[in-house]
Amino acid sequence: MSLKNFIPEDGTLLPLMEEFYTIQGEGFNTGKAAYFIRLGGCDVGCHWCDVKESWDADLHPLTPSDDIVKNAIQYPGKAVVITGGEPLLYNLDYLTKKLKENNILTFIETSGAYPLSGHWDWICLSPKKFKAPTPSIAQFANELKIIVFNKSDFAWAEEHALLVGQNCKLYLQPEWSKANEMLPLIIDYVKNNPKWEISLQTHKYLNIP
Ligand SMILES: C[S@@+](CC[C@H](N)C(=O)[O-])C[C@H]1O[C@@H](n2cnc3c(N)ncnc32)[C@H](O)[C@@H]1O
Ligand SMILES: Nc1nc2[nH]cc(C(=O)O)c2c(=O)[nH]1
Ligand code: SF4
Ligand SMILES: [Mg+2]
Repeated sequence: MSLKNFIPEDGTLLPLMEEFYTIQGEGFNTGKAAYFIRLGGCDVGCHWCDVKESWDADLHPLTPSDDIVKNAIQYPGKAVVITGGEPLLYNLDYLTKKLKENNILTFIETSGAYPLSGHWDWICLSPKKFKAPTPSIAQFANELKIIVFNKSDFAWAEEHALLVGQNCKLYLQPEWSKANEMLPLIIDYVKNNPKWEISLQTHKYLNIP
């Protein structure tokens, strides 16, 4: 039996890979200071994933959510990005409730492959072909961020744009290793389909975490 089976379902302990204070690099909140909480564990299997070290939850220490909150509230930026790995593998109700009690804005980065839990100020849904999102999550997305690895991802993007709410922001973000090749296509696509906007991984250009 893997350690993962001992993670309590009440969300009071979570497998924490890393936490760091930086600038949100991607999507709608780009440029804002935020404390990142990266939870271990993901079985979606994106072959181009830029944080494969996160996949095995057993490698990341089970950490009290109360300790994570104590760390997060030390910083002047009052927003937290919960990411992973796939953070919705876990019940995030407790962690986000405690963050909000401390007047911290709660943002999530998720593939949507697991049901939504938690109390959120901003939900970034980044659906993956390798394990499609649970249908119920799209309506709650504030931002749909499609990673463009090849041409077929434009059709995948449009498929998901039909599922999100009217006010959901729509982003096309180049897969990092294919950015030079795909950016000209993304630029053309956005010029012809201006409901979409470009999102870049600006932290990678800035050389910050
Ligand atoms: C590492 S994932 C963790 C959160 C969640 N598992 C997800 O995929 O949304 C954080 C964000 O990085 C994006 N991402 C991961 N690898 C990428 C890559 N090689 N190029 C561009 N974006 C990438 C994901 O699509 C997601 O929006
Ligand atoms: N600066 C910065 N912004 C980010 N936005 C989403 C990230 C993620 O890995 O979820 C990320 C990240 O790893 N670093
Ligand atoms: S869902 Fe997110 S963490 Fe999981 S493999 Fe894909 S990009 Fe990586
Ligand atoms: Mg990242």
